[in-house]
Amino acid sequence: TRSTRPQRLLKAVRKHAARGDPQSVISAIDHFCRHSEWAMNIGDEKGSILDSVVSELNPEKVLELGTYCGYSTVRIARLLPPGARLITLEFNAGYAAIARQVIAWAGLEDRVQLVEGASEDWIPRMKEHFGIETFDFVFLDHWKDRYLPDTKLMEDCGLLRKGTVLLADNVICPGVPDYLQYVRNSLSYKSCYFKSHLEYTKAEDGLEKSVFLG
Ligand SMILES: O=C(NCCc1nnc(-c2ccc3[nH]cnc3c2)[nH]1)c1cc(-c2ccc(F)cc2)cc(O)c1O
Ligand SMILES: [Mg+2]
Repeated sequence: TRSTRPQRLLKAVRKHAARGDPQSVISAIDHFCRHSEWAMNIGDEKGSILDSVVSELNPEKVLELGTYCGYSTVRIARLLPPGARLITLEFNAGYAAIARQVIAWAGLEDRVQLVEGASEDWIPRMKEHFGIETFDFVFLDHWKDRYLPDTKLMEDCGLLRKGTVLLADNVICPGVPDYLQYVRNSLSYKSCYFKSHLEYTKAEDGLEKSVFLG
């Protein structure tokens, strides 16, 4: 049967990127998405904003919601010190299978743990299953109607501490109005918007950075 877009994206990584070289994996995926087939990776423009937030924070414990093909997983993990840990949740088994291979091609599997399943099932199990106390950084890039309930769930599970940074993709396109209203009006968050564009297009999109105040 016909291959899937993530399978074709992985093929492009294997063809054009060097094993163990995360930057070449990032460039290969961006080239594929610009010149062959659009795919819902954060992309190079918003990806640079992600890089600057991660580099400034230097997080030890990172949670990513929504792995897809592992593009942002590679962007984040390549900036982490070897002792740091990134747990990434993916709901779709097909996406997870591709992401594992992209992460391995980049040579970053030692600091990434990809977990398959629903965020609402795994967030309550982070402490007992992964020995995580709290996260330093959370990247939200999964189903847009899950951003708000999962943020409240992370609060309730005590996974956020004073200073934890949440960075949310797609706050304009496809848009997460309920999440934006919450983090911008809650006294528990200091929030700011980074205006950008939907990956590989001229449409507006942006990232919302929200610091949990405890
Ligand atoms: O849907 C998106 N991303 C979500 C994928 C995902 N990958 N994994 C999950 C997951 C993971 C654990 C989960 N637990 C419960 N639900 C879960 C869903 N969700 C998305 C869509 C667009 C987009 C924009 C304009 C268009 F015209 C069409 C599309 C752009 C983006 O940057 C996105 O991130
Ligand atoms: Mg996204």
